[in-house]
Amino acid sequence: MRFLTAGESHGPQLTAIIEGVPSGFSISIEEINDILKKRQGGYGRGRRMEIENDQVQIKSGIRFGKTTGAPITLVIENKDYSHWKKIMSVDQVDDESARRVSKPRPGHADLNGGLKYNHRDLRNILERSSARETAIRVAVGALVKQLLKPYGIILMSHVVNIGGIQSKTFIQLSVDRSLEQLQKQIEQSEVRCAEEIESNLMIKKIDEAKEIGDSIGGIVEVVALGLPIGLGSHVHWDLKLDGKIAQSILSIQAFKGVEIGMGFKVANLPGSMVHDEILWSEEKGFYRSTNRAGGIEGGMTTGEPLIVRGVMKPIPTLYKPLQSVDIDTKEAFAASIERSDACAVPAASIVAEHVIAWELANAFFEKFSGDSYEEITHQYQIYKEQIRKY
Ligand SMILES: Cc1cc2nc3c(=O)[nH]c(=O)nc-3n(C[C@H](O)[C@H](O)[C@H](O)COP(=O)(O)O)c2cc1C
Ligand SMILES: C=C(O[C@@H]1CC(C(=O)O)=C[C@@H](OP(=O)(O)O)[C@H]1O)C(=O)O
Repeated sequence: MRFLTAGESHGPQLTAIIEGVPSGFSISIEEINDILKKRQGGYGRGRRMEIENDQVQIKSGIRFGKTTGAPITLVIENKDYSHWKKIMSVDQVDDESARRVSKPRPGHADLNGGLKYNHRDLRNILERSSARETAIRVAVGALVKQLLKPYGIILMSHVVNIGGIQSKTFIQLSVDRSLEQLQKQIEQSEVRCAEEIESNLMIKKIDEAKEIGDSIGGIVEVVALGLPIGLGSHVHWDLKLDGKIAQSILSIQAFKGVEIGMGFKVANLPGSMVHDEILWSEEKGFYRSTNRAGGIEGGMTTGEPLIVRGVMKPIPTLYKPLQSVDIDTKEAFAASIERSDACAVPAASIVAEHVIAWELANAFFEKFSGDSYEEITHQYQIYKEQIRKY
């Protein structure tokens, strides 16, 4: 499968076209919309989120609730467009109200993009580099996540760190947990949905940053359960699933690092405390008693839960302005701003979950290829039996 997105942050709409979705899979628009609502929420979001009410419209590729095999077009309207029509006009506007942007914001794509594309109006960069684009990417991920459901694959995400305040579930989830332990833990609902934040301390940290005109970042964690052994491959650099997952996380605006399993902690530990021993039983086949690798070895899934974390930098637009230089006058200025998120880590955990859903769905349909639900399910069952008998 592949997809492209189009759309500016303050333009009329965001659009995605997904190609290669097999036929016969049930899709619920309500489920996609519930997820879009979560992405919009979270403590620390700015005033823009009070204007938007993200709802996906499906314009092609689905009939009577099922995929047809044809390209699927998704659309999300930008409600804020009504306030930006003149500024975002596709016609020539020689008007002061067109608000040309000549002041690049540190931490954004503005300056590099302006220089690279040779624009004197930096709006041509900021409109597309904005994380507004994550709304449509989440819609794509939320759709393909539904394709994995019949095979028992589920994903979830939560916030594990806000500005240095650590979630309690972090260590328990990430290290030395078997599938059973992890599932039990999830059933006991220790894994917080991304829209809620783990503790009042985290909320306090966001409030403190906001009060002094600053912003704050954090870490999110995504867990996927029910993956078969062998998604991805060791044979080529660009087929390795860990590489694809890392790329997808780092493609999220403001994400600066990614870890799988124990991640950076492995640097401090001997091999005996890092690798997962291999066990076998009649009932389970091959399995591991620990999951320090986070569900991937050699670029392939191990059958254990996939555990991925991503780190998000603090939001670059600050009410306490950083210094920059006007591209026209070359004079220094301190940026003034109208509105911004102070912290978007909870929202970003939903984004992380759904960009990973895309990678997993793609890896799944590469392994079990076919044009219809029936064909793919048949292949999946044959493979399951092959693994059982191995
Ligand atoms: C969900 C989400 C919301 C964001 N909201 C804002 C925001 O309100 N203001 C802002 O300056 N940056 C925001 N960002 C971050 C910028 O879009 C991002 O840092 C910028 O595009 C520069 O790209 P880079 O940080 O990946 O290098 C947000 C990012 C995400 C993922
Ligand atoms: C619109 C969204 O996030 C936006 C991402 C963003 C940025 O610079 O990345 C800046 C803000 O937009 P604005 O400049 O219009 O206030 C956020 O609200 C969204 O997540 O749907």
